[in-house]
Amino acid sequence: MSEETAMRMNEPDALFNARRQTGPVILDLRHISLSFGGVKALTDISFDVREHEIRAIIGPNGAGKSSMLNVINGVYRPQQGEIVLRGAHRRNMDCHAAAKAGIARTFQNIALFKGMTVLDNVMTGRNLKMTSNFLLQALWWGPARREEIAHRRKAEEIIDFLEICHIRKTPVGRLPYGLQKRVELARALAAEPEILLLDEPMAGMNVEEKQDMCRFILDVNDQFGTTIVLIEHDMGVVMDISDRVVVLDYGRKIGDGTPEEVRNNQDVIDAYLGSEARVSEGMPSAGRAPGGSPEGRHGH
Ligand SMILES: Nc1ncnc2c1ncn2[C@@H]1O[C@H](COP(=O)(O)OP(=O)(O)OP(=O)(O)O)[C@@H](O)[C@H]1O
Repeated sequence: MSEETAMRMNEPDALFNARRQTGPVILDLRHISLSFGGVKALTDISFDVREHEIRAIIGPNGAGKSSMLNVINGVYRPQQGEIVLRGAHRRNMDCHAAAKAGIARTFQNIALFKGMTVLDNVMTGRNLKMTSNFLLQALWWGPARREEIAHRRKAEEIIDFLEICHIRKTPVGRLPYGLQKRVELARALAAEPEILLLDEPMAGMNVEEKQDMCRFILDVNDQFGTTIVLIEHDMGVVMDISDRVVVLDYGRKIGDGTPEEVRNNQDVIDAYLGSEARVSEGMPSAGRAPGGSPEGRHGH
């Protein structure tokens, strides 16, 4: 954990945001609409993501957040719209193309191989980077052997970075939930993504686990320069670590801007709390369920 990140976690928003440097737009979602039969999951959604940014997608349950991530990494194909990734225009993505283009993701429900060790799970994240053919790999011979050693070294580096060395040989199914979420992050990082999509990385975690995950996300962003798009229900976390926030409700975009702008957006306040309530310190506390269990802006 870098000292700088630890310090940032305790800084007031304004100072934190003033020090952030984000680059040009690398991902541009334009007029995305997606339906499942009669269900409109996304309606005419446009927003962009800047290089090195931490971009949050928030909204009440069923707002379309996971669908949006699935459009970005090619699991879902929108009926309308366009995706511009580093200037390349695409009608839609496919999973393989997204992975090749440097997009990795974690899932709302942990998707790891429970019987395999932490190290082996993280190694699966290196698959796309492996170039030697199956026969050489099976014989563990020549270039395949050197390649495997290099991949293993990279996996170990990431394991070290996320401070899970002590469990590297433990089968994932035996680990507590918070650590499994960290292993999932490690596997996504093993692909050395340029853009990392995190679907509720802190769901189901206690305060301490959330604090750890928050710091790891900031460190990944800091030290690897990874652009991060995350869905998160804990508004304290979102308001603290995001550069910009896009807000969805019933598949439509109702807000987009800095945490401060979104916090003061009346449509957002209404969607979370009902028109008479106010957002206090960016924290939803009632209304249509945002999910999660927010516990205060600097409470993670
Ligand atoms: N594969 C699918 N088939 C049919 N309907 C779907 C599918 N995926 C999502 N939907 C519908 O699309 C809408 C948006 O769902 P989505 O999961 O994207 O919302 P969300 O904001 O991620 O919700 P949550 O916070 O509960 O995860 C919902 O009405 C959902 O039922």
